[in-house]
Amino acid sequence: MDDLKTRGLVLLGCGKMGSAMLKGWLAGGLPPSSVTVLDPHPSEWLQSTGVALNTDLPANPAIVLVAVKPQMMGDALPTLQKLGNGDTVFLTVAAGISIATYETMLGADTPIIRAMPNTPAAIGRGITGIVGNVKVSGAALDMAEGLLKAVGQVVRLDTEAQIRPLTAISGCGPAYVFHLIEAMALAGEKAGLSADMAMQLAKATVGGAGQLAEDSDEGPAQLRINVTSPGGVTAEALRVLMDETDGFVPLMERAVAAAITRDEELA
Ligand SMILES: NC(=O)c1ccc[n+]([C@@H]2O[C@H](COP(=O)([O-])OP(=O)(O)OC[C@H]3O[C@@H](n4cnc5c(N)ncnc54)[C@H](O)[C@@H]3O)[C@@H](O)[C@H]2O)c1
Ligand code: PRO
Repeated sequence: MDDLKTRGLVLLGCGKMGSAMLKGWLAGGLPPSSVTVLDPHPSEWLQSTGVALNTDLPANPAIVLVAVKPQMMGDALPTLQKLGNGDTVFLTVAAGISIATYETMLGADTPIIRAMPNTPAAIGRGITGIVGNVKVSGAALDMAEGLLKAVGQVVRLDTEAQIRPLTAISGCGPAYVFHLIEAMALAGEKAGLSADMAMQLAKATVGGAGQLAEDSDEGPAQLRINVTSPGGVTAEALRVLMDETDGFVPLMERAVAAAITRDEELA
């Protein structure tokens, strides 16, 4: 972190994901004076943080966080080509794009780490998978892991190929859970609750159950059984949700397969 504070952190793109991470880092004590952001459309929040915005870059930043959309990469990344082939670590969160593609764009000697975070990073509850190329030293990987741990958990991948299924589970996963909240609230409303109360119940239930699943010594299967009184009410709902042909499991498998296909296309 000292290296990062002295040499600086550059963010290329600071939209939803870049902001979620930057929020966590600033809240964790990273001085805004160590951060330079390049983004043609900075949000009001970003402008209020005190980071250097669309100015000259530090000469030798410790890390460049690449957080533009994969579709913008070809336009955005060449502006940082001069930092390639050095000891600046490029930490990219973009879906799809392979390390080999970054090596082609920045130079084969560039240390590159692919990372796939998720938006709960904004409240320090993210989880990020990382994998680096051969130019990334152990110390550089530790530095990136330290930075990412400030906004949640970090897992190290054995192979780059694993980042694709990880993206489909934890990168995209918050959206699946937010949609679950929407679906539960709508069903509650349809069953006679007010919209506000149905939403309050759905949010607190998903939040509380998620926390219990993380904190409990019991696994999710046992926690589910704990809710399901024999011959009771939950069992009837689960009969629908756990249906082998159109329940949650086959539905989630189809959703994850669709995400993986799109990730392949973006590559
Ligand atoms: N949103 C997520 O949950 C999430 C999770 C993991 C990874 N990612 C990855 O993060 C990246 C950004 O996604 P997002 O959801 O934050 O998108 P976003 O559209 O919110 O943010 C992209 C930002 O890039 C900026 N930008 C566009 N062109 C630029 C350029 N030439 N130079 C600098 N900045 C430029 C835009 O102004 C915008 O602020 C993507 O590659 C995505 O795959 C997103
Ligand atoms: N959000 C990005 C996308 O939807 C990548 C994972 C989460 O493409």
